This record gives sequence, C-alpha cells and structure tokens, in this order.
Amino acid sequence: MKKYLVALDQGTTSSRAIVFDRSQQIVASAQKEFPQLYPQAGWVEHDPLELYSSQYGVMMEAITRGGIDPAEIAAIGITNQRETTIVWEKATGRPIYPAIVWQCRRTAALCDRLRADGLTEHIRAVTGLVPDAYFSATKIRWILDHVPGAQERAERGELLFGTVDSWLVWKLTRGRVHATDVTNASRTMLFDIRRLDWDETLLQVLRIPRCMLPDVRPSSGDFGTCNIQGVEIPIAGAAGDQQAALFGQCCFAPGEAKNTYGTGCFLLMNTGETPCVSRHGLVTTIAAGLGGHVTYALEGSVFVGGAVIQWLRDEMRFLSEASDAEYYAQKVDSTGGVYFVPAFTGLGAPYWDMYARGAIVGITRGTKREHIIRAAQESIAYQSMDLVAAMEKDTGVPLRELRVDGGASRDAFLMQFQADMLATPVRRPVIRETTALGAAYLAGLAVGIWHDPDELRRQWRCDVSFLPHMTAEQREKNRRGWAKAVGRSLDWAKEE
Ligand SMILES: Nc1ncnc2c1ncn2[C@@H]1O[C@H](COP(=O)(O)OP(=O)(O)O)[C@@H](O)[C@H]1O
Ligand SMILES: O=P(O)(O)OC[C@H](O)CO
Repeated sequence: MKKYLVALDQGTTSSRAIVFDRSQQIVASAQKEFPQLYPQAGWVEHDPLELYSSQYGVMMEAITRGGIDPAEIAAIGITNQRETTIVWEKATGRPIYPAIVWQCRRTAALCDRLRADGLTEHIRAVTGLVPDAYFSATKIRWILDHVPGAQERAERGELLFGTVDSWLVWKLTRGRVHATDVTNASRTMLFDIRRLDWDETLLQVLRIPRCMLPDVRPSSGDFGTCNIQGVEIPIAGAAGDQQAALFGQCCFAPGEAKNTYGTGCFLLMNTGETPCVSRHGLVTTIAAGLGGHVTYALEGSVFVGGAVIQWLRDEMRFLSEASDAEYYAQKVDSTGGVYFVPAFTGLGAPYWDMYARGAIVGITRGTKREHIIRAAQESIAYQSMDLVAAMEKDTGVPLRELRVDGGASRDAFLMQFQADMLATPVRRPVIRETTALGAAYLAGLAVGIWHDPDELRRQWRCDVSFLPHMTAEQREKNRRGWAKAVGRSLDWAKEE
C-alpha cells in the first residue's frame, strides 16, 4: 500500500528531504548544505547543478535510511527558496549562468529605472509586489543581458527560465515538464495575480520572451513523475517555501498567520479569496489553495533573519554553533543599549531600501561580545515586529497569535523576546518542519492520502506557547531604540 509522502525542501542554505507517513510522522530525513557564492559585494549565487544534486542526493538518502520501497511512496511534494532565478538550455538542460539568489542586489539600478519610468503602480496593481531586486523579473533581464547571445536564443525558444521548483521539476521529470505553481509564479514580478497569467506589459518592458516561461499550475496537482528505481512516482505538489509553511501550519482561514525564522524571516497572513493591497510596505502574494480556489496572503519579508547568527558564527567567529547564541544572549540582562540592524543585503519589508546596509550602533567601552550576540538575536524579533505592525495597520485587526517555525525558532530566548515585543502569544508547533509538511500536505491531498484541510487542522499540535511578560514601558523604549537604529542604516550604499 502507498503510505509515504516525500517532501523535498530546497532552501537557501541547504537541501532537505523528509519522508512523512499518513499520520504525519517523520519516518526519515536527510539534509545537505551547499556553498553560497558571493562573487561581488551584494551579489549572491548558487550553482543550479549543486542545488539539484544535493536535493536528489538527500531524497535518495532519506528513502534509503527509512528502508522505504519506492513502490510505497504515494507522491513527492516540492517546496523551495523562492524568486531565485535559473535559465537553462532546453536541449541540454545546462544552466547558462549560476542561479541568481533572491538575496542578490545586482539589479538594484534596474529596479530604480522601473520606478523612475513610473511602473511602480502597475507592478503593485498587477503583481502585488514592489519593484525590488528581490524578485525574479530583473534577474532574468540581467542574465539575458550578460550572457552572450542569450536574448536571441531565448527569443528562438532555446532557453527556459524557472524558479527553483521549476528547475527541480524539469530535472526530476527528465526534461518532460516545464512548470511552476501559482505561489512561485507570484514571486517573479511578472505574474498577474488576479488573471493568473504572465503580464504582457511587464514582459514587454523587460523584453522577456513568453516562450521561456513555465506553465503555471495549481500548487496541489500534477507536475509529472519522477522515476525512482524503476517506479514512476507522481510529483503532486509544489509551492514556494513560505506558502508551504503557511499551509503546513494549517493557516487555512483568513486572519491566520505564521512567521518562519530561517535565513530570512517571512511573515504571511492568509487573507482569503480576495487580494488585500498593502498600504504599509507589505506585498500581496498567492497562498497555496485547494480545489481550484485561489487564496491570497499578505507577506512581509525580512532578508536577514537567522543568517545574522550564521554571520556571527562564520565571519565574526563569536559562536561555534548557531545554537550557542541563546546561551550567550542570556549571560547579559540586556544589550547594554546596543542595536544591530542586519541590513547586509538592504532591507525588505516594510522599508524596501535596496541601499540600506548593516549597522551596529550604541557601542560603548563596556560593550561585550554577549551584548552584540544578544542585539543580533533581538534584531530578528524587531524586524518581525515591524512586519506585524504593518499587517495590523493593513488589516485593521490585531494579531491574535503568531505561529512560528524555521531553524531559528528553536531559540527560546528569541521566541520569548518576540512574544514580548509583539505583546502577543507566540506558538511553536510540535512539528517544526512545517515547510516540508506543507509540501507533503499539498502532494498528499492531490493523490488522496488526505481528503480535506480540516483533517489536517485537527492534527496541528502546539509544543510551546511563549506568552508576553514585558512591561509596556520597556517595550516602547526598545521599539524607539530600534526605529532610531534602522534610521542610521537606511540609504547607506547609495552612490552620491
Ligand atoms: N538555535 C538557533 N538560534 C538562532 N538561530 C539559529 C538556530 N539554529 C539555526 N539558526 C539559524 O537558522 C537558519 C537556518 O534555518 P533554516 O530554517 O534551516 O533555514 P533555510 O531554510 O533558510 O535554509 C540559519 O541562518 C541559522 O543561523
Ligand atoms: O530558504 P528560506 O527558508 O530562507 O526561504 C527563502 C524565501 O523563500 C525567499 O523569499
């Protein structure tokens, strides 16, 4: 009997595969980190072949570890780092350039031109986004401009574009399927989120040939099959990792929200079947929906979340493990007035400043390593607090609780500080691999392993609730200090 679902979670820093059974228990998993490439200041790339090989490798490792017969696998669900842009040759499957990662700022000047040309409103109205180097559209333009002959080849139909989901689908189906799902399409800055089609105006402005774009499909459904040891296994779900996490957290009803603390932080709130247009710096995006219905979400994206801890570990050598941050932060009872704005790749929502850069302010002769570590952790919560504030202004409704997940949500100090700064309960579920779980749900619903979202909702279990304790006065003082620190980091890298 088919009893397993394999979720492939291709993230920014690692590829993971998790095998779930029908009762949503993790049967086996495997994970592999891959190199981050920083060819110039502000640029971030991945090797697309490495993304695929690490993802394929961990899938096979998890299947082997779990002692699973491929014939028992009901379906594969894919979830992925979003916006990251890959262009490859249709005939050979060879990428023509490294993957330009969502964090990469190289197209900031092109985004400035789009703004200067008066396209901001069109982009907002049609795609739900803001003109920013974060999204895929200008990254495609950059590749077509910088790889010799690429524009002509793309126009002749010889090149294909895809976000990481499309690339994995293409590779896993051995070049048979060139498709993406609506959630990933909604992050390209080329997709009309109401008409559910590529937007002709933006394609023309950016001279992107329609023939290189993938077919856009519902997140739960048919993405071809992958042959594992002679067995054709349906790829039955695909969604961007943040939308998958929203789904995995069972935020199926309008008003339900989650925040994922991974490399970045991504706060998404389900807003139902009508897109909610933000007036406070958030974007409108498509959430993973079912049964042909399109569900929308408001999203706030923070570019550097857990990555600030990684930076303290790898570049500053302040920590030997990311998990040590919690210990050091609690060795001091405050940051001693230090604020850390980790705007390493600019600031995302709600500031959208591609030229902001990192700042550590308030340092005195008494500042110790522990203060800086604590300030780094607090910065993750402050940035998320800014998103909640924007969301509450947009919806006019205070957030009742925040569901959390992602690598850095393990950090209890951070979660408590988050609850304190939001004055809202923060709830961490038993299964923290909600991104992979969301992908498994989407695939499992498509092949009939589960029948409806209510069945899934009944399974959501809270592990820890962090309740707010901070006084309103302290909260306000912290909030003011943070706002002042952010002001110091804005516009830093803009050339005179
Ligand atoms: N205990 C911890 N405390 C704080 N940050 C952590 C902790 N564990 C992991 N992280 C951070 O979380 C991130 C990894 O989370 P993960 O969800 O695996 O990310 P991604 O999916 O973006 O690759 C890293 O940036 C790491 O620094
Ligand atoms: O890989 P993650 O978990 O950091 O997520 C990356 C986001 O999808 C970028 O938008």
